[in-house]
Amino acid sequence: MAMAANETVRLRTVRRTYGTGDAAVTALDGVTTSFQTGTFSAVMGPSGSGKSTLLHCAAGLDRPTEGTVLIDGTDLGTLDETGLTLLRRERMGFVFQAFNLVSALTAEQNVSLPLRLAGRRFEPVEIRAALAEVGMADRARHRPSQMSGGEQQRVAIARALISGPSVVFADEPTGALDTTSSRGVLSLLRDLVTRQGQTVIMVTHDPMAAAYADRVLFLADGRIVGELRDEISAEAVASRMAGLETAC
Ligand SMILES: Nc1ncnc2c1ncn2[C@@H]1O[C@H](COP(=O)(O)OP(=O)(O)OP(=O)(O)O)[C@@H](O)[C@H]1O
Repeated sequence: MAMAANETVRLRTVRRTYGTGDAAVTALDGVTTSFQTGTFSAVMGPSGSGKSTLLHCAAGLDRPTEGTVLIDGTDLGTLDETGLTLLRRERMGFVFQAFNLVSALTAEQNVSLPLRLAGRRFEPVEIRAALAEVGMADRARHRPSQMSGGEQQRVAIARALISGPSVVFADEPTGALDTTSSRGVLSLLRDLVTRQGQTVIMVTHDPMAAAYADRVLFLADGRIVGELRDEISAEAVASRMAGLETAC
């Protein structure tokens, strides 16, 4: 079956079980969905509902037990580990709760790291432009310890974008930030989608964060149990979440 041109990520009946026999856990129980190019999606759900597993399977960091994941039409199941690593390097950007910058490197060295690892040539001006894009142009020579959490996350976003990825996966990107820094980081992600057509998939616990998205997917017990689209309010997200948490 062909993949629609405007789908960057597609999951088809993705199941992921861990362990066997009595100890078997079904983390994802037949998830089918797609993430459209140039949209900002949030994935929410109670603890243990399968959010991280979904993100890891979509990003080829974990392999589904059954089902298919396509990125830009490429079936990840057809790739070996090297193929997956290359596809991740070229097509995906990652942003984590803990920023994961290399502490010994400056902001500009952190941002250029993916290009160095890929053996790609680059000009310093490209790195400066990426830092300017996230509002960190004046901090190029600073190390992570000289930056606030919000600033470090901005640098991490510049690093995620430097290879021109098809999709950015963000795992609780504001989980370690205060409200003001969180809003800054979320506005930045929102802007990258709106102005540059970036595709972003974010796992979050925070209804305020999810409200920046175009679409919120709700997971419970490894299944998609609901969705909100457009004009999403934090209140609407919180009330859906409250419903899921009492149901569990
Ligand atoms: N490596 C593993 N081995 C065994 N079980 C696992 C493993 N990883 C996840 N699970 C189980 O799969 C289910 C889904 O886990 P997952 O981490 O995807 O949930 P989550 O929604 O991201 O949770 P949280 O919000 O607490 O991070 C849970 O029951 C979890 O215990």
